Amino acid sequence: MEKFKESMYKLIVETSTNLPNDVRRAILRAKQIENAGTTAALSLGTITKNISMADTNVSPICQDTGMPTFEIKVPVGANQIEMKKAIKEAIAEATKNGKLRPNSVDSLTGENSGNNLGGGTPIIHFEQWEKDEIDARLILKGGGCENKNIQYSLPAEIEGLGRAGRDLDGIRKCILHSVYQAQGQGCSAGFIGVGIGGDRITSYSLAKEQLFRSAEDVNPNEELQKLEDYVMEHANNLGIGTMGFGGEATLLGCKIGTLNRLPASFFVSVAYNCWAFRRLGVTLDGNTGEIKEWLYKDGEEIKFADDEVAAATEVKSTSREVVLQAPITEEQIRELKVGDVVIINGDLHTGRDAIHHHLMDHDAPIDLNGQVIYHCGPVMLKDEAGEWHVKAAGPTTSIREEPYQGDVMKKFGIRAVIGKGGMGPKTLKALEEHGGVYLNAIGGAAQYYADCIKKVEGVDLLEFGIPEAMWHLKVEGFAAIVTMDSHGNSLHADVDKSSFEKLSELKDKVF
Ligand SMILES: O=C(O)C[C@H](O)C(=O)O
Ligand code: SF4
Repeated sequence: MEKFKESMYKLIVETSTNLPNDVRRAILRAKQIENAGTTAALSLGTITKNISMADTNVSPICQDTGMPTFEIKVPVGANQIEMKKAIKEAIAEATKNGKLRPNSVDSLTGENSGNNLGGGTPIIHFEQWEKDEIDARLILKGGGCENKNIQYSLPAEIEGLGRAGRDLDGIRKCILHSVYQAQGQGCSAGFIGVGIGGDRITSYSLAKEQLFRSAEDVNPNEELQKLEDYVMEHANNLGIGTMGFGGEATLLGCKIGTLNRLPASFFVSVAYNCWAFRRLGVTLDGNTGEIKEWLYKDGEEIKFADDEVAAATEVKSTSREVVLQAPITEEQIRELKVGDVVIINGDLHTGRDAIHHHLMDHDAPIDLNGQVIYHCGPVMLKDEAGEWHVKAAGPTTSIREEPYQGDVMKKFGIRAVIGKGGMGPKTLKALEEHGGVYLNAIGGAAQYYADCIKKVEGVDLLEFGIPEAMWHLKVEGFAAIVTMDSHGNSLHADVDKSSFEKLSELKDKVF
């Protein structure tokens, strides 16, 4: 088994940087149905450009490299203790080399372990089988889409859809609602795995296991296959679209499985995965641990390399483009309207969960008057000379900052925040009162945005860990879309309302 660790390292790097073929084909289909010239089409152009950049740079597709979860089938007698050790070493090495972001945080102290090892990280499941080879599969599922997982306990009253009973039609309602409630916050268009039955824990595990099925397989259970087809058709009519901007492509895959349940329980659990659906697998020689075959790499591989030019022209043809450089004035902000594309040059400062919490009752480490805050936890590497380099830097889900954002903007005179998934009524009101704007960047496009960062000027509060620190960045041509302006308009509120209306039309019994 001398090659096992090396094979696990290759599996980790490939999973983080190279999307599987079934996922690429699903994204291509989304591009084909999206209406040219819309914000959704522009976002898909950025997404496919990002996929191609991650291929070329062998760098993380998204900065959130997620919770590494291994599902491993081993021959009887394989030494699982040694294998676990080798996997942990491979994880630490991939983190050191900037292929994974340090993502394991002590839940009480907030301390980041720095190497992706710690209580419960990584997740490794072993199962024995009677074959001689090893089957090792890995999913890197990010925190933003994990937060959009949802579990229903039937019977239930589902908003917009009414009573959901303990039958196929009740399950249908839960699944449709799960897509609606995710909106764009889990970086739609997404994939869902659904677990029916079990107990609360195994129901969720089953949902996640479904994500290991090929996006293109056919469910052997005819009833479930019909339900999967129904969900694919109708969830895509909700009009949530890429990043929740509205559009034709909302769901890229739906896989459903069942377990037996207790008479008293009936759980329906949904695991939501973003478009950056990073899961791969390998079969290994059971004696040497050497890779024999890659899984999920069959069929046509779409490179998306030609999409770059198309993406750039789409921005120009459809939207008003405004260039901003900090410090930004209130007048400049009040001119912006939902739908405008803003190009930022100059200074950008990252700030996410820990920073917003900190700023409520501390001074800022720098003068933030007129500045732009980027909700982002980047992947950073320090070179031998002590210089920091950005390896991946897409936006994080902004709604987590809803309790703080308005107050923090007013307190420090911040004029713009960039993130993804939108924010709520409290922030919208503050944008109106203070003269601020919310800019939506394309979630998961971590290579695309890293390329816009020309220099790391410095860092503060690094004690919060790399993702949570405040990084001071110089950017050029950083593009994002105004989705909440200072006139009380929110694209997110509009899309939520219209998709809820469409959801409500699906109330009547189908199965
Ligand atoms: O932690 C992150 O960088 C992003 C997260 O996956 C999110 O979607 O909010
Ligand atoms: S930022 Fe978006 S693409 Fe990245 S892990 Fe989070 S949900 Fe997925």
